[in-house]
Amino acid sequence: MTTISTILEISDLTKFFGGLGAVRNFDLTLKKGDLNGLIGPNGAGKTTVFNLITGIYEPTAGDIVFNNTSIVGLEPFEITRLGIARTFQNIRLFSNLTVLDNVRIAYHPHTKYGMADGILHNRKFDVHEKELTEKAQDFLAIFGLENLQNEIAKNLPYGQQRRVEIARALACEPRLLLLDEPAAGMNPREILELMDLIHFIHDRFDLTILLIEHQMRVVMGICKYITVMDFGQVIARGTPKEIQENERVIEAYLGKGAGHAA
Ligand SMILES: Nc1ncnc2c1ncn2[C@@H]1O[C@H](COP(=O)(O)OP(=O)(O)OP(=O)(O)O)[C@@H](O)[C@H]1O
Repeated sequence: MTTISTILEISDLTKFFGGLGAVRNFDLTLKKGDLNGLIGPNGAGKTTVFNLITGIYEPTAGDIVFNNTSIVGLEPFEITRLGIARTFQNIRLFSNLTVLDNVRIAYHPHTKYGMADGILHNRKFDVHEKELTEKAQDFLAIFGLENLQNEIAKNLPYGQQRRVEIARALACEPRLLLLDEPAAGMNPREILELMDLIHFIHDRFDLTILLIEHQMRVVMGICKYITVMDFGQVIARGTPKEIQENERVIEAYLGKGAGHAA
């Protein structure tokens, strides 16, 4: 039952790819302000859940209700506009553009000039482009990236690229942020910085965050509540401590040779 504080309610979500049930009867509720984790062995169905929430795939069955509205069947850009943003397992920046342009692009759904203004390059266009640049610069400053604004994205160290990707996702002004393995490929120092960053944006932007992550240090360190999937289904839910002690979870990881579950 949806309550006022519920921001996301997923019920009975199922996705088949041919005969493969990648996600089956998946339920998840997020309350406003939650910072929760979604974990599970490789191929468990976690990214497919994100792809279903963000409209990349349509579910075979089930419902996804965001802020009391079903978002099933909407296009990804419509879902972004409603307030859901994400980052990807493999960073997806415009690698040949500057840091500033990567964030400016994210603001474009909010621009107020039309195509004609853009083609004619008139005053209205110039004023809005200037506003956009200033807004993006202010935004980069929040992330400590202002000195890197003119750097080409692909030339940045991995940890900084991830930071830019998260900044870009937040430039869409989401209420819900989905982070798909944000710590992948990071060194220990970058992981610590990432954990600080996630705490910071959670508070500063009044966000609800759902995080997929294989690095147990990150999941157990920052998530309040964790859902565990295996073979497309939920096998456990609980606090980090409960999950670490859950035999079914330990079995799911150890059974696949991934003994870093606890
Ligand atoms: N577009 C697709 N077509 C066919 N099968 C797919 C597709 N996307 C995902 N799958 C399959 O669905 C299952 C779940 O994949 P998914 O990527 O959601 O798992 P995951 O839990 O995110 O795994 P990982 O932790 O390795 O990223 C896998 O068996 C995968 O091969």
